[in-house]
Amino acid sequence: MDNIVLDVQGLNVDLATPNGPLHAVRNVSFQVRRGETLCLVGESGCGKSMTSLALMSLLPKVAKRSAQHLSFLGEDLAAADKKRINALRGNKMAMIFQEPMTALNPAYTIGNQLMESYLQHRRSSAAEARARAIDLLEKVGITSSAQRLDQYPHQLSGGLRQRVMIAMALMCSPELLIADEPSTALDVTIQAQILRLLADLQQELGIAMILITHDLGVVARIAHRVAVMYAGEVVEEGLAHDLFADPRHPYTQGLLSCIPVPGRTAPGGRLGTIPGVVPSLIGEFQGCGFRERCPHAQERCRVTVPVHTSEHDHRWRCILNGAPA
Ligand SMILES: Nc1ncnc2c1ncn2[C@@H]1O[C@H](COP(=O)(O)OP(=O)(O)OP(=O)(O)O)[C@@H](O)[C@H]1O
Repeated sequence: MDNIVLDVQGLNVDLATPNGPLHAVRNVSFQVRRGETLCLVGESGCGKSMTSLALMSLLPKVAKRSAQHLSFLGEDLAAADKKRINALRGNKMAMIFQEPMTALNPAYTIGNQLMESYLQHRRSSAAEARARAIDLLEKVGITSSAQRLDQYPHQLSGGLRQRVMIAMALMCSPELLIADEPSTALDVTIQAQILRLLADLQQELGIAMILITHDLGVVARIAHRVAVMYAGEVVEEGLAHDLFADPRHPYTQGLLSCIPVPGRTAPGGRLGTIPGVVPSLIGEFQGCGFRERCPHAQERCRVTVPVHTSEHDHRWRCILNGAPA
């Protein structure tokens, strides 16, 4: 139990829309341990970003979070006030976004932005914060790091900006790092470098990481655990090896089906395409949310809401109990 950094049980995120509440995240549960990378995968719109924003208390105003249990290093996040969240965020829990330009302020130098949270959270001297910033820029593979501190975000390439974001997230030695599609906006070779860098740093620093990605090749290479989301729910979750070797939910089977064996994945393998569309997230599902697209759906899938079935450390949400792969 000691190694659990983040414990999420029964997390919901509801968004107010003109047509009624949209349940973007539905009863989501998972844990992330120290030294472990959990990959959140699933099609666009299935609730991955809303889940991560909910964990960081960064949801948009129209969204409301609720949870049966939500703790970070044993502390109840649901009960934490704004001041406490501000003390944790950017300090013990940090996030890296898809597009660094949205997170970096164009008006301030890289150095200013790297040092800001360190100065705030650590109450260190400027010289100490500067030395830490230089160290971290070197750690993320940026050369001439002292000179880089005086540059502005627009003077760096996309790949370098993302490296700066990673350095910034690591400034205060976080226990949890959430990376939401951190390489999507970059070209393919740089993508691979950024993900390798993240995976290496996660291992070296022994931090807990949640990585959101569409890329199953990445998942196969760096995930310890995988949570597959569909229409706001985690439909399957387990050790990466178990999930790739024996996917039990028809949705996971569909995602993996386009990918060649062995291990069902090839470097750069994208999620498979499954015919049909995700159901509306407004209101509750009747029966299973995946049934309209499921090749194994039966009449009872219309009426029975699936609960989790588990085998050892692997669980899935399907009443067919592991349809044939
Ligand atoms: N501000 C908003 N107002 C209303 N609905 C929203 C808002 N932001 C997101 N949603 C809806 O919430 C659901 C979950 O979105 P989310 O961004 O978490 O998906 P995602 O899995 O991260 O997708 P992607 O991979 O495209 O980033 C989607 O149906 C989306 O349309």
